[in-house]
Amino acid sequence: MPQNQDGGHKSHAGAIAGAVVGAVVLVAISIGLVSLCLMRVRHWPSATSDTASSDPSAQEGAIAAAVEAQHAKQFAFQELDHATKGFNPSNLIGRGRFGLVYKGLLEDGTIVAIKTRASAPTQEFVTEVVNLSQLRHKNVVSLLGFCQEHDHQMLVYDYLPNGSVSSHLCDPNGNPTGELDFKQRVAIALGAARGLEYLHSGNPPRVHQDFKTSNVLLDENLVAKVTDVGLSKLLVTSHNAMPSANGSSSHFADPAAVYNTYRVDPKSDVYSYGVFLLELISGRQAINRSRPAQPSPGIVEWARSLQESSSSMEGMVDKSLVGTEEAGTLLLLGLHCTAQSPEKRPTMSQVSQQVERILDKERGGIVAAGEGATVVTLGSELFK
Ligand SMILES: Nc1ncnc2c1ncn2[C@@H]1O[C@H](COP(=O)(O)OP(=O)(O)OP(=O)(O)O)[C@@H](O)[C@H]1O
Repeated sequence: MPQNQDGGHKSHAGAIAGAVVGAVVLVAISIGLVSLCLMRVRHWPSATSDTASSDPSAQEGAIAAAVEAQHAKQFAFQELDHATKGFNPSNLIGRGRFGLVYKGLLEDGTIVAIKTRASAPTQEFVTEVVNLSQLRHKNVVSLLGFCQEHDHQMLVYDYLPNGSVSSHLCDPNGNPTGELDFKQRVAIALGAARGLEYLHSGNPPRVHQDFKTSNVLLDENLVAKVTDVGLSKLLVTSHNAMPSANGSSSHFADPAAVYNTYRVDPKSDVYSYGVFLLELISGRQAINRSRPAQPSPGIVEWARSLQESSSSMEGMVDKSLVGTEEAGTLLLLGLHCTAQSPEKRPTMSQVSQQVERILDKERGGIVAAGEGATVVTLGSELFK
């Protein structure tokens, strides 16, 4: 049907107007998207600090990785210097293989633990930190960010006010303190198991490689959190690792991984968890830190010989826990985890389930994890 001329003009003009509006909307959306991306990039600090890599592709890589991760923050040296009052010795918490550890208070009130070592900046460090800071779990200490300035590399973690599990089990002479009751120990065992289970559930699984009692920290409610995840890798790629402060790592290391072909396998963490469990329930250190040179059977051999020579594990249980029905079950689980052959060890998910059953039984479904926790450090008390 032929169209009336006027109507033809109108519909033509309408089509043009529609196309213009459409184009304007499209341009507006594109501008919005581009500015959103730029804002996100700006949110991650630029790599133009005086010590950052001068390689533009390395800078782009760092920023791109950081944007992708959306968790890591690059702290300015000045910020951490301020947080620790100039890395004042009064804020020094300790020393580990990475270096010195300071407690700090950020401007926003967050209390942090800052690990610092002398090192030139590297791209590998940024990439690995960005990777690690994506790990978020109730039972894993959060890595908040990093700093690479003034010839130092620093890692910034959430601060855990109740220290490591090892510091609660024994005094500096290696004698059991009996500080933690059985329920608290089982809750700690479960938290640590879930932390490792979470790491192993990744694709590919992340293996801790240095799991031990001093790498399980306790928060204000005595909730256990696994720390130093991925630190082994950072230390392998660096030539300035400090010696271990307590020399305990080797006693937790899976002999199957150390003596055979070196392999990174979740079952090696299961072995280390078994040693942790034996320490937790026996109150005995895998190595006596006050007499490290004294030859003595390792905790695994000791537990195994006790199991073979008597039908009960009672003799191995921390004195303050004697009479606790399920303590022996946990020791047996520790032995199962430290089976020589990795194939015979349970997975961390099986371990979690078993420990959870024991905790449920102990709690009778009522008691909350961390009941009885008393030592809490508030931000306001930090710089008294
Ligand atoms: N996030 C944190 N919150 C509170 N204290 C921490 C934190 N991280 C580490 N610490 C404490 O700082 C000290 C040194 O810890 P670090 O992890 O560097 O070494 P380590 O694990 O004890 O030993 P190594 O590195 O030799 O295996 C320890 O007393 C530890 O409990």
